[in-house]
Amino acid sequence: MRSDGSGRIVVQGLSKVFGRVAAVQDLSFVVEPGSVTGFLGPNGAGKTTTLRMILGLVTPTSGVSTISGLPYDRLGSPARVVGAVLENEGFHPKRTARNHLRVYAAAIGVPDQRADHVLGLVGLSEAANRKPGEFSLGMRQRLALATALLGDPRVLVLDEPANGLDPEGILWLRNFLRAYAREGRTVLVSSHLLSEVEQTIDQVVIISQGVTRYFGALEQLRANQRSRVLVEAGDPPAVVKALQVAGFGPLEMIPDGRIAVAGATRRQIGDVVAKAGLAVYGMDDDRADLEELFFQLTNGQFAAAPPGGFPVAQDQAWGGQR
Ligand SMILES: Nc1ncnc2c1ncn2[C@@H]1O[C@H](COP(=O)(O)OP(=O)(O)OP(=O)(O)O)[C@@H](O)[C@H]1O
Repeated sequence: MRSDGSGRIVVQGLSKVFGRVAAVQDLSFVVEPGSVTGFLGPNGAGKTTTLRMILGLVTPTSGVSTISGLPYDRLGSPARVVGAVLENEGFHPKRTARNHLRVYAAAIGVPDQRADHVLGLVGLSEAANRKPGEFSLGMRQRLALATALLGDPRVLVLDEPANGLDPEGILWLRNFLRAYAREGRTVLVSSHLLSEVEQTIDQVVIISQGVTRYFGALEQLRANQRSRVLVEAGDPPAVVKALQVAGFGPLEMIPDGRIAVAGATRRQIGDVVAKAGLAVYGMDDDRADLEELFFQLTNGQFAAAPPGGFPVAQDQAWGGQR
């Protein structure tokens, strides 16, 4: 078997059972090069276990995962193909940042100068001679990222990289990862908070309780949000009737007395009520927020029978591109 050089990560039917705990169950998804993919799920959903299986650190109970067409342990020089930052990385307390990187550079067979180069990439040049023991959490995260970048990898896998970063650090990381992906590289980042990575990612894999809930483009997920128009009417029952006769709905009275109308635009509603000679005092869009949708998906609420036709488990969404 030879590497296809693509940097594509393919996870197929991956499962891991620890004793009685099914940490990951039959997960399948593809992470395409040239994009930043968010790997999302609440704490304990199985994200770290999945990433560790992709990185050859945990043996799957069943299923396979490949990077550029090969399982991690057949990659030859894995550090030059995939760079990873997992949680709780330790640093030698007495070594400077530069020396820490030089030790790793030697271990993976890249020249010493890479140490200074990657320090520059993550904005830590000024701190090269300082010890990570004196670093802030954000600086330690940057150093861990620098370590992952030593081998100039085509693929980056980051477990909860935004943890402990301040807003400026999050913005920096966002720009860095997007630029990395624009070079045609593959970036997979896990997070338990959609809001933390929403502006960074273009693809998303959502898991909960070890099972895939959604897999596809973030844009598609946004487009699937239910949107309704909230109508404040002078005579609500008459407006409801007019809209029903015109074929719009479902309709629902909400506690503040307004009518929630799905499947119609403001203009369509305006035309119907005007034609019926009824009074409407105001209309507002009510878009289910993405975070709410994420919460619903990860609660498994909509997994079995999605109301309103949400395409929830989209395991086959990228099937044609494999
Ligand atoms: N080595 C292990 N032995 C036993 N159970 C484990 C082990 N590693 C993980 N688990 C269990 O597997 C499940 C998934 O854990 P995992 O760490 O993969 O989730 P996660 O989504 O990364 O969550 P978090 O963000 O909290 O780390 C949890 O129930 C966890 O307790």
